[in-house]
Amino acid sequence: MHAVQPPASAPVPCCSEEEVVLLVHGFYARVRHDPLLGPVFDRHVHDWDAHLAHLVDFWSAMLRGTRRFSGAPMPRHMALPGLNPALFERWLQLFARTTAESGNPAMQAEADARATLIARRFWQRYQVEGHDVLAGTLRNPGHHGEHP
Ligand code: HEM
Repeated sequence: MHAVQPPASAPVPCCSEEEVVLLVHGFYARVRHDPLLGPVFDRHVHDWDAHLAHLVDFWSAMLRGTRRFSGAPMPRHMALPGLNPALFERWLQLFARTTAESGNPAMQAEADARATLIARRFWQRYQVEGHDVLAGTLRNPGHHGEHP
């Protein structure tokens, strides 16, 4: 008997599931200790084990094409108060630092590209219908400096 082989056309994922787990856990360990991002997550994430498992599913879908993730990232982020360009920049910086340490250049490139694209979409939409717009408290929309 031969083991069942995936179809020849199946794309080869850039990374293993173990690498996704390491990426997600490493990244959120940084996030939790970060003076800018840490407090935001402290306020909104109450079950870190569940959050990490959820985000492993998300990145596994992004990078490996798995189908376990079910969630609503856009509305979740639109509902967060106080998002601004500095937070997104820091998020991307810590993410890039973590992917750079993965030792897997293909995963690094794919993950960084996805993250940058998604962050841009989140911020663009946030300026139109994010929590702070609806609350009338968004300051300096579109500003990309240190003090949004
Ligand atoms: C300023 C930058 C960001 C901050 C402060 C932030 C913060 C958060 C917080 C607090 C949650 C939990 C929300 C909740 O459970 O109600 C969350 C969930 C999540 N975040 Fe972010 N995030 C940021 C950027 C990003 C980016 C760039 C991505 C993807 C590339 C991302 C992916 C996700 C996903 C997939 C979830 C789970 C959504 C769901 O439950 O469906 N986040 N984020």
